[in-house]
Amino acid sequence: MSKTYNIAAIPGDGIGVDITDAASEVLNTLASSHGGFSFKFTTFDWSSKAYLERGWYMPPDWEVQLKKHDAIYFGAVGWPDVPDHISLWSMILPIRNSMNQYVNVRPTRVLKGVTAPLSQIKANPKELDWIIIRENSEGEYAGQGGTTHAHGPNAIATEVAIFTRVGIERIMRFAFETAKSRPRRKLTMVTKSNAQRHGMVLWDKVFYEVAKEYEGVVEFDKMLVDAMTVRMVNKPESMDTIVATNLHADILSDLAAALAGSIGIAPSSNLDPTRSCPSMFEPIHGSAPDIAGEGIANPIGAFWSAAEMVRWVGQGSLDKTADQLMEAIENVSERGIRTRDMGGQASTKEVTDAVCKEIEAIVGKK
Ligand SMILES: NC(=O)c1ccc[n+]([C@@H]2O[C@H](COP(=O)([O-])OP(=O)(O)OC[C@H]3O[C@@H](n4cnc5c(N)ncnc54)[C@H](O)[C@@H]3O)[C@@H](O)[C@H]2O)c1
Ligand SMILES: O=C(O)[C@H](O)[C@@H](O)C(=O)O
Ligand SMILES: [K+]
Ligand SMILES: [Mn+2]
Repeated sequence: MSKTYNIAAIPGDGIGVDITDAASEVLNTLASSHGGFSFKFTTFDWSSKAYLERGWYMPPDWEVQLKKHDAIYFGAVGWPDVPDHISLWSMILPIRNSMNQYVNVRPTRVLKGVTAPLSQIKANPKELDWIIIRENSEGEYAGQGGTTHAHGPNAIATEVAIFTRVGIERIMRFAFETAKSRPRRKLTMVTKSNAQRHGMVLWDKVFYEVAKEYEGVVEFDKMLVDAMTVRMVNKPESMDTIVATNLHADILSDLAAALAGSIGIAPSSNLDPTRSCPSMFEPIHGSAPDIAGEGIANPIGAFWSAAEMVRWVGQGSLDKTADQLMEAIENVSERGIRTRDMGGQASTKEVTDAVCKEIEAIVGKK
């Protein structure tokens, strides 16, 4: 019996559209080469362009519509004609919040054939192999705050970071479990509890409480976020799994991707570990208005996100299939078929076609 996975596709804005098209092509190739399972994509035209035309991003019943699916595939949201806080808070953030996606997993490593920008990573690409666990539901993204006297010289605005014991404990547990599942069994916790003396102090406290359960199983340490950026550059090999707040991990994951070669390669999984709502998969990058419409966006982060989606919906039954997709991506990268951001000349379509061909070859062989 063939299994169909229902995917809600939200391409959004700019290169989000190109890379979502590319990812669905690769996923369909993966499914048809294998047989036994398929993807049914329902595409939602929720975007900044649509908002400018009709005044809304998502319809009132968006939650009901999304919940009908096994997973959500997301491109990117944001366009210069709409203030970024409107676009972010009209789509990606409400989805993460409402679908209980309290974990955001962001792995980065140097893919085969890629020349990373730092000399020590160039010499040994294995030095950079990280997985960043981003708290995805609260912290600096809680949305609490307000503005008073908005238009005068006395304008006041607050942005309150919220940290709850429940929110911290569940992300720390997820991070320790992730670290435990990887060969190095090593977790680095990122904080700013020197300056931020309430929320971040609770963050640290709960980390050490959970850490007690992993004593002798997972090695762990703590880094202040500013020093963390230095360690990522100078001692990449000293880290494996990293846990950080919503904002810190947002920033550190862009740095991680750049150190590995390009922001265009890195994936992101917005997970509801309880599986009561669909999880959402997207590359970490945005809509890249500066290169939108040129057909040159790097689709690798989108493919890697697709591989993580396959792993997630398969619940163990498609792990080998996801590995094959990753193998296809790496083989194409190793052969030098790369977009401009990684020093190549290939278009999005050329990389996509090459990955599809490679999938057919890999699956055909096995
Ligand atoms: N989750 C999301 O949907 C998400 C994520 C980040 C930014 N955004 C939004 O996207 C818009 C643009 O933001 P930004 O410019 O700060 O970040 P961005 O990630 O869109 O782009 C940053 C730089 O990286 C390049 N880049 C990004 N992805 C690439 C790819 N796949 N291939 C090649 N080059 C790539 C861009 O050309 C640009 O020079 C804003 O509206 C922002 O709010 C949305
Ligand atoms: O979460 C955010 O800040 C944005 O959507 C984007 O920068 C991301 O990393 O997902
Ligand atoms: K994105
Ligand atoms: Mn980001």
